[in-house]
Amino acid sequence: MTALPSDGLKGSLKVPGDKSISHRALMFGALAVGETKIEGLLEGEDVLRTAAAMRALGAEVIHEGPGCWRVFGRGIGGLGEPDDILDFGNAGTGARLALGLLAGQPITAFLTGDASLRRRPMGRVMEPLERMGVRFVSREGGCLPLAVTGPETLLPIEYRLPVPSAQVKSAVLLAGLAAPGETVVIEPEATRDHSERLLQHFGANVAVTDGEDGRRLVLTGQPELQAAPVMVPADPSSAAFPAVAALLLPGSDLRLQGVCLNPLRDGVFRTLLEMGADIAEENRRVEAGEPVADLRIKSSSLQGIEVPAERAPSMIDEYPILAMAAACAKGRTVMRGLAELRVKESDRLSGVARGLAACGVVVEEGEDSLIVEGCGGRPRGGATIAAELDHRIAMSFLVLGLASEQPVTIDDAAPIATSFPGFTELMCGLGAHFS
Ligand SMILES: O=C(O)C1=C[C@@H](OP(=O)(O)O)[C@@H](O)[C@H](O)C1
Ligand SMILES: C=C(OP(=O)(O)O)C(=O)O
Repeated sequence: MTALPSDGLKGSLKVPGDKSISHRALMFGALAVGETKIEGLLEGEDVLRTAAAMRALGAEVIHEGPGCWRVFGRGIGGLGEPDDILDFGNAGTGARLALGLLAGQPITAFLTGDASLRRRPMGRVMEPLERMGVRFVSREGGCLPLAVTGPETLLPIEYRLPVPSAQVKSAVLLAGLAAPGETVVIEPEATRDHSERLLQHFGANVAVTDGEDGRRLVLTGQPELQAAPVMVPADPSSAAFPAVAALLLPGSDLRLQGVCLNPLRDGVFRTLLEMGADIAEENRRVEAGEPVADLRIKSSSLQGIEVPAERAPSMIDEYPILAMAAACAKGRTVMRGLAELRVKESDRLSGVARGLAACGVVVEEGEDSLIVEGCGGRPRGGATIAAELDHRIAMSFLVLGLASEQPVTIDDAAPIATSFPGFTELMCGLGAHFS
């Protein structure tokens, strides 16, 4: 797919539901007693894999209409042994959270994923779960495919996250649901808190305190999760793509409706504002326990800045698209604290650096940093980029192509459907050109 230099984006749009909340709504629904009605569920491939896995484990999962789903759960510890391998496709969140959920079931399950997911580290989740009594058989280095067997009785643990990962935190919390007593997770750097919020919404007791050593979560084990309706807000990580495109293309005036602005997810918007973006928040409200607002975005001349490294967890998936904004901004943008980008769907640090260089942008890749010299206008473009099974790389370089002098091609647009089905159609409806 090729993105052609385009004029401003105009119109109003609601991007699909949040991917993180969608995975969790299905999983907590499967562990709850009763009927969980979900509205606005992301029907991207990653989340559909989680829906299929919950079905394979014995939960009733019904697709009623666009974004509208019903889950009839089996209760904590009540899921059954799946007949076949659970295939999580491209989804790190699906696979890692499922390992936590499976830890609490005295059954054996086999998990796999696509070529990208089979390269990603699972050891970070296996290590705390093994301490809780779970057994794994995996390939060398703790990669999928692997087998997981939950014990009859799980041990509650106190676990300090060695990496800032909401997936590891959530896996330990999901396992902790089945353990007696208190499971404690300490996160030195706060990561997205959708699991905590949803667990409370489903009636579990999760106490959260901020201490000297970071955020401390104490989950009381073996609650009865009560089914509760979930309204999934629009995904800020998806919203970032049309938002950046609108900022870069002259003459844009775009409204993005109902974007989730959870303070642990909104780092990219805070950063763009610091770069001089014209983004106005309208109608801030709370929907299903998450802060949301409409964003009105107009074309802006951006300035390069130094992005605080401690902001990384709140915008970890947005660095690829931020780097595209940085390439068009005036001056240098410095991004640090990016080690985690190397273990996403692809090595996003090197993928972004290589792709930008191919488009004529001066860029410096460090071990965990990226420095982009912005040209203060349209970069040259005119390259073909390998998407490497990575939806965010694919969408980022398509946005760059809209804002470059020459078209930018990605070799494979299929991965986009993992998180943002309908991306190209929606963007075309706003005035973007693809061929
Ligand atoms: O918990 C989640 O829903 C997610 C956590 C992040 O991953 P890590 O936990 O690996 O940082 C993020 O990159 C991913 O897209 C979704
Ligand atoms: C890293 C991502 O997702 P996951 O880890 O679920 O594959 C992402 O969506 O950018």
